[in-house]
Amino acid sequence: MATRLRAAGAGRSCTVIGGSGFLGQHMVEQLLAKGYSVNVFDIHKRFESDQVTFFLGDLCDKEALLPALRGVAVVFHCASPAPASDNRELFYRVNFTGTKAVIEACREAGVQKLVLTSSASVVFEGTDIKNGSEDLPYAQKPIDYYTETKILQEKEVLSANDPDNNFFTTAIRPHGIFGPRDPQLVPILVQAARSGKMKFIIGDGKNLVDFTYVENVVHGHILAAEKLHKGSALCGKAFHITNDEPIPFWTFMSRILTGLDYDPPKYHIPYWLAYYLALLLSLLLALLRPLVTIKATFTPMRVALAGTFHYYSCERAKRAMGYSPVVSLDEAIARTVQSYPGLRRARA
Ligand SMILES: NC(=O)C1=CN([C@@H]2O[C@H](COP(=O)(O)OP(=O)(O)OC[C@H]3O[C@@H](n4cnc5c(N)ncnc54)[C@H](OP(=O)(O)O)[C@@H]3O)[C@@H](O)[C@H]2O)C=CC1
Ligand SMILES: CC(C)=CCC[C@@H](C)[C@H]1CC[C@H]2C3=C(CC[C@]12C)[C@@]1(C)CCC(=O)C[C@@H]1CC3
Repeated sequence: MATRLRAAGAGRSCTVIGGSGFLGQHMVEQLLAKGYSVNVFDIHKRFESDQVTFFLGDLCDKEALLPALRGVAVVFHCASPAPASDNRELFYRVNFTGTKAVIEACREAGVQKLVLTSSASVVFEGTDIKNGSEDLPYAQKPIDYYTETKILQEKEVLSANDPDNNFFTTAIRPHGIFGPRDPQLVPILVQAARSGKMKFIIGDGKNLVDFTYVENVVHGHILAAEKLHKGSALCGKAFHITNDEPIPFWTFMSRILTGLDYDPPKYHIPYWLAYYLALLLSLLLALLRPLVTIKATFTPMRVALAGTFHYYSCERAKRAMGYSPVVSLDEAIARTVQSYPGLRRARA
């Protein structure tokens, strides 16, 4: 590994924590394409590559992290339990306690830059956000444990910024990441369509939201790593990274569905009715959990995301790191639909 690090140049050596995941794999691919030497640290190894050094382990274990961080200049931390897991203990352990272990390991290993994948949802409380800036306060009442722990995670990383000791941190807040190999947007949408749950538009269908193509998210992370240094505007700050093309939520869903030959939703259900039905269902499933575990398609968080405005300004990223999306929304939707032949509706 030391040879590879030297070959890439010390400044272009990195470790992607969560590199086996959806965003992580795209991150690894683009970093390699840019000539970075890349380590992956993940609890699972989900792909083979002779260009990558894999370190398998739990990011909550600092001793397991250290070998993967020694000699690298940049750490991208994009690991998290899946939002749908809804497991409070797991979220706290990985996103809060685990992130503190990542910070300690970075400091001990002499890593200079830590780029966290946070989430624009850290300011979302289920009510409209229109062109929200990074100055919005953290959600006082996060809708779910995932969001609650992403807030704690971001606070830990940004407060760890320590320029006097050559340790620089920043957080990237994507929103609604989609693209090839996404495990939690298109597959869940198609599953809902296949089970006949995609007949209703929640609300009036005019709520604009941000969906961000995965390659744009990666581009934002790499730009951040390259612009993060002593005295830069990135130190200890968070940045929205979106496609900068807010789109009605149900227009986006319909374009993915029709692109895969499914019928788009056409009836309307009032937002308040959908939200309270989802809340009632979530309470019922919580009561039944000791007996049976049932995953709801329409959780309160998903209904809130489906029925409210939530799009964000990425002006701060444009100014501080020269960010602009590299793939347009139209092109991104086309590529995404094309990448899921197995999810296309089978014609009789
Ligand atoms: N998807 C989206 O729309 C958005 C995602 N984000 C953030 O982007 C990041 C990446 O998300 P995404 O790629 O979708 O998620 P994935 O679940 O696809 O990838 C996360 C990776 O981290 C791994 N991981 C989980 N826990 C641990 C652990 N304790 N130790 C080591 N590795 C672990 C996962 O393994 P395993 O699969 O076994 O759990 C997985 O390989 C996350 O931080 C998420 O919060 C932010 C905004 C939007
Ligand atoms: C209403 C419904 C069942 C829509 C199907 C698609 C949803 C599964 C996605 C639509 C918006 C997505 C989203 C996320 C997960 C998947 C959706 C709810 C996140 C919660 C993933 C993690 C984040 O950090 C924020 C994302 C917001 C958008």
